[in-house]
Amino acid sequence: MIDGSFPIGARMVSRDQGFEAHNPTTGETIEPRFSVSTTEDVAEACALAAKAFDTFRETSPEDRAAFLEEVASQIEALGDELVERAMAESGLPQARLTGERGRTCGQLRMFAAHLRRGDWMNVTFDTPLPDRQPLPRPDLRQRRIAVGPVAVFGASNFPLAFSVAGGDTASALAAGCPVVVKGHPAHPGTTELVARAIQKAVAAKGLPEGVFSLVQGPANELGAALVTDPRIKAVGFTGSRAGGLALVALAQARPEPIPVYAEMSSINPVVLMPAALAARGEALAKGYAGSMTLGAGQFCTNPGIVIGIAGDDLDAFARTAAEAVEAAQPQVMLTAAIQGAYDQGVDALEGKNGVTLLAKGAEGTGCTLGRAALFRTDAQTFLGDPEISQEVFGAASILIAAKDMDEVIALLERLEGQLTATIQLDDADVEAAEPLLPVLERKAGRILANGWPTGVEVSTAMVHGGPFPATSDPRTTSVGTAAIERFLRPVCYQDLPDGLLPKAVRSANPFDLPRTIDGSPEN
Ligand SMILES: NC(=O)c1ccc[n+]([C@@H]2O[C@H](COP(=O)([O-])OP(=O)(O)OC[C@H]3O[C@@H](n4cnc5c(N)ncnc54)[C@H](O)[C@@H]3O)[C@@H](O)[C@H]2O)c1
Ligand SMILES: O=CCCC(=O)C(=O)O
Repeated sequence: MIDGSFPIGARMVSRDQGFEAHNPTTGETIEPRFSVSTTEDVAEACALAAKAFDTFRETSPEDRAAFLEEVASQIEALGDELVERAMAESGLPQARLTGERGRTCGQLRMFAAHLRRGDWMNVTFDTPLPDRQPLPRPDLRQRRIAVGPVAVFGASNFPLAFSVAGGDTASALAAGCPVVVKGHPAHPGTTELVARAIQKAVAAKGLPEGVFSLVQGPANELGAALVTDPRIKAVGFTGSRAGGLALVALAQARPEPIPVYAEMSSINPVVLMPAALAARGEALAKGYAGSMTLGAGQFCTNPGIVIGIAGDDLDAFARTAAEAVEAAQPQVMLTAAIQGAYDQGVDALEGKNGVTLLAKGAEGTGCTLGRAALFRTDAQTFLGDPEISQEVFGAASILIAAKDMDEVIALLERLEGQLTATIQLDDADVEAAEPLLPVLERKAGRILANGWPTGVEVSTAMVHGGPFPATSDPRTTSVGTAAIERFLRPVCYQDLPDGLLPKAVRSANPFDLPRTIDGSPEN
């Protein structure tokens, strides 16, 4: 049941000040009114998180794995109510949200399995060498521990998989960090349901109440209070470039600066290599239109630019893509503000010299509708106007005609950091594509061949990250098991007696962790 309250530890808290959820499909307000958390609530959530930290981080990998599995089971136990509420608050269709719930629970279970494998703790021993000359070597044992309480900002565009129990929360909890979530104000009911599920899982597993809390409200001050609370030691965020940068600035200005892992802005370039374009231009054009319009284009992996060599094959590609975009039905966008920003971005592109509108999607009569838009320009225009390369969040994309492969490389060199970069190529293109690879490696976190960037696999090898402004820290990922690394730090124990050591680095290895001893795997 959703009543507009929010969990601070084991309590559900209600406040007089309220805000409302809106159904972007109808424009109507959705019941109930939601309490706006106060800065005192933030402080209490952070105090409880700090109190829970030492106990939670020392739970065994098995106990934390069982807790993550319990969170997944509690989310599944919410049944249809969760998907229905998320549909009403986001305008996203049932199939997408059912899939997203599966991804969210699968992600929690993936981290449970990762915890049980144990290598994430990087237990490493340098055994003592008492007789070494000129100096003996001490007994050195390293493991990685949780960094401390983590603030997580729910994203608007994935109300489940990048929100309250999404990848940032799952990886922080897996690391042993208590989490305080700032819910996204566009889906407060979905947020409350998932937060209640986590609260239940904390109680069911007998963990300290401060392992999880939630604050809700539309004002930036709430997020600012959370990021600047001295007990918070790291931040996970997915959203706008402006929002991410504001949080980075706040975190850096603290007396104790902390890392912010913000995933912000990416236009995900796609290069059409000549042989592939000649052999299967029509299929590529249809695939492109499908990827750019998926979910009204509200994916951080949306292909915002496609680059090909000018000529008949590119013209044919443009015609087919334009037909597909014209046939695309308008789709409900997440919020009126996001739709307004999208329309503004499309209008700005329409007003640019040297940029041609190739097609717009079908017009509709509903509320908060986004119409797909496909543009074309040439490399020189794109290179001459940095504004054209800014992300337009939604189903808008630009086809860029280059005169040759050197110009393709010049275009790629000019791009900011990206989450993804894609090459469409056939065997005959491989040699010509070789010089692209070092450029793309410098620019992007994930390089794809013959696929489309939307639809991120949640797995061990995945990188959902990349150089600025794709993220604020290119060394990490927010999807996949490697996301746990953001919330861990190494500690070395020198000559501590076994009885004083944490269990993870005791000689008897009570958690049965994989260990590296004197540079080699133990078994
Ligand atoms: N690239 C992506 O994956 C992605 C995803 C969602 C939104 N966006 C972009 O962001 C725009 C707005 O959408 P949104 O509401 O989801 O993102 P947003 O960045 O505006 O807000 C995300 C969260 O951060 C908080 N926040 C934002 N600015 C803050 C600040 N200065 N101080 C403290 N907290 C702050 C908000 O309250 C919210 O909880 C979209 O139009 C789109 O351009 C991009
Ligand atoms: O919007 C950001 C995440 C995109 C994603 O996870 C996907 O494309 O599957």
